[in-house]
Amino acid sequence: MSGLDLRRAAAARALDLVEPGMRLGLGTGSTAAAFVDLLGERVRGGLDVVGVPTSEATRRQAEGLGIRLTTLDSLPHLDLTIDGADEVDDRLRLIKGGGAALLREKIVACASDRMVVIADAAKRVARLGAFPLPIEVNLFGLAATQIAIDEAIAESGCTGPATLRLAPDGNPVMTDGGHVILDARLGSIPDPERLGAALWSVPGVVEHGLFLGIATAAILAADVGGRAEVTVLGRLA
Ligand SMILES: O=C[C@H](O)[C@H](O)[C@H](O)COP(=O)(O)O
Repeated sequence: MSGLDLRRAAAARALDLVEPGMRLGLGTGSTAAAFVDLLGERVRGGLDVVGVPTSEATRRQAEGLGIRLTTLDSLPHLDLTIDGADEVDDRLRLIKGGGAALLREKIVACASDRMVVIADAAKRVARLGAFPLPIEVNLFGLAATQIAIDEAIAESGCTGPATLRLAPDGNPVMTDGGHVILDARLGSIPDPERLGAALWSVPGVVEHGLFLGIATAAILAADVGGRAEVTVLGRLA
């Protein structure tokens, strides 16, 4: 099966969780996009839901599909957020932000009663860190912030460089919030809670991609003998 087939299988299982009238957080990335596509089909069939997108890309996609959208300012409490992840461990701790959407994703997920991750089962890891940890930072004083981030990484028992994420044109990737991203190539994060707290103590850090104690379940799809086998971590209800 292709990666897209697996992403669609996980997305389809998440769609079973959606009930009429639900207030949904709509995630960002290729797996979340598969969910939004399927949700759009249900909306065209008459399903009444309202969504808060976690990125301008998801907003454009959802608008194009006719999904009714709002904001957290109008609707500060959501029932369910469906979103992807770059890594997920067995305690449902995540690394997110591969697509530079981590700030709005974390805000929306934390405004939701439930956050359900959908992903290819290859995203499941024994320990977080092989995927570079995205850290969203303010451009002002970037060099000083980078030094403080390096110190926070070292104090947290981690090692590895945090490098500015560049777009193909060589310019820094700018997030929807107008910030830049440093990707920390740590390899392994022995104590995610300790690293997360240390990064938050750095003044120029806006947010980081460690989602700790936020996800309530993960729906993971694997290719088993040419068929998609879905595994659920945590509780979907
Ligand atoms: O910033 C992007 C988000 O955190 C995505 O949910 C994450 O990168 C996973 O994306 P994908 O489903 O495309 O692997």
